[in-house]
Amino acid sequence: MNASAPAEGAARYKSGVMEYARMGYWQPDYEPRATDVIALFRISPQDGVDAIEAAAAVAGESSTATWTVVWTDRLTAAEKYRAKAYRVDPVPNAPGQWFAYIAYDLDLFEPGSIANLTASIIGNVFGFKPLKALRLEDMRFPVAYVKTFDGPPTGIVVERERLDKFGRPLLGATIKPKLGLSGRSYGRVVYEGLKGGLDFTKDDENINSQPFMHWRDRFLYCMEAVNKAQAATGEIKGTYLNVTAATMEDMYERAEFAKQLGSAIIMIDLVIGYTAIQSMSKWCRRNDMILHLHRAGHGTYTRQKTHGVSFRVIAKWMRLAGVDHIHAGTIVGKLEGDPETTKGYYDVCRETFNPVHLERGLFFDQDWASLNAVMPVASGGIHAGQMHQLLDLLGEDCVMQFGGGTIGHPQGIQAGATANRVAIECMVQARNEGRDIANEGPEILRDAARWCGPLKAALETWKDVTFNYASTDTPDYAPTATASV
Ligand SMILES: O=C(COP(=O)(O)O)[C@H](O)[C@H](O)COP(=O)(O)O
Ligand SMILES: [Mg+2]
Repeated sequence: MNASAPAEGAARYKSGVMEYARMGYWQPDYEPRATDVIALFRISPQDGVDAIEAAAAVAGESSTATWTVVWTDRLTAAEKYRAKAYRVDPVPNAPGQWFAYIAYDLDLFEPGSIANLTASIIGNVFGFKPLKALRLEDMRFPVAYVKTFDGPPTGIVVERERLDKFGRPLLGATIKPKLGLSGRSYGRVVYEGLKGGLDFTKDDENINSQPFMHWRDRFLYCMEAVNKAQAATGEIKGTYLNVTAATMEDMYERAEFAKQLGSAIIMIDLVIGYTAIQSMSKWCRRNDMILHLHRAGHGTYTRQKTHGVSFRVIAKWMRLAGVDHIHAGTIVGKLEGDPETTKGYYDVCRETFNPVHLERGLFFDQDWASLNAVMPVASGGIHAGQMHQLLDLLGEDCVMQFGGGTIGHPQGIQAGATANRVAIECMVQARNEGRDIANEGPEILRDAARWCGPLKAALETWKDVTFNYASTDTPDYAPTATASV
């Protein structure tokens, strides 16, 4: 690889176009500072474009540069403000692709603003012509930056305390059909699911306030269902009331109404945008409300390996922005999810410190500086027959949501919920007794089904359902690899 050395003195400020590496955006000797933000990009340069020059260009375009030399750089502390590409590695088994490590000075970013961060890191640079494709794979945030965010308003520990539920994953269901039910019918589905044994039900991503069910009707019937299910079971129940709307004013109005009705939790969609998410997070913190985030839309830019943003980066941004729940994949369900890559997302949500773990796509040590943990949500095409795999792969601090896998039960919604509750309880018990649930799971479920008709019917109905398709977003490193920053 041939890269031009940085130009010095007057030569650096000669008018005209100069290679980004010469302008100082490539600094192979640079040691990232503990306070730097670091980004790892997968770059696919156009044919004939040198990888180091491409990395320098990404550093330039995502920080201070434009396409030509500007003398006004000299009015600034340009050396400090320039992002520095400091390392470029070929991607294993992927000719034409490179991992470029870029360090950014902390002062380039407004404290506590994902909007500001993303305007640099995934701003203009993604349309830059010398690159065929660009993907943001991972980021490392210094503690100094993490501390400028409030993080999740509730966190896993306090959520469990408020719900009085410990030692097992929480269970939920997305109400189906997604669209079309009236408020009264919708509330009935919520009641049946909660009464049957679920902890939560949830609005789907696209339920807001449509002609067939206005939001106030939905909130009223859902909270009536929650209250009746709580009275009937003696347990605390919740339903994620989706407050997603066209404006912040509408969202605040809906959130206030949810609070007035006694809801423990509200929901937003990722598509409302980073600023709106941070605003709702602050509202939840002020109002003792759990905040559920549905990630609908992320697949448009997270799924392809060569272009876009990895979901692990979105998960990091959302932990900073401050959500309590985030959909993070199921591995075994209907939607994209390589096992190791998905476990990496769960680590980002739940751990207090993420060490480098290349086979899970974690390229950096990340200290979360005591920010609350985010409860990952496993949802999308899962059913009771997979309970051993879900518990084994995803662990206990998560919500498992069975929409079709509750409401599609042949004996009805309550039976569907009971099947899931019995399946998780028998699996947790088996795990706690030291059994090898990954291998003995089907037998454990079959044994439990002998005295639980709903579980028996669920296992029978969905026994052949699997989604065995190749994942598109897979790890680049085999389990033995190690890395350093
Ligand atoms: O409606 C569902 C699941 O319904 P069902 O349980 O009937 O499949 C959710 O929108 C998906 O879980 C989103 O996917 P992800 O969680 O991956 O973002
Ligand atoms: Mg959905």
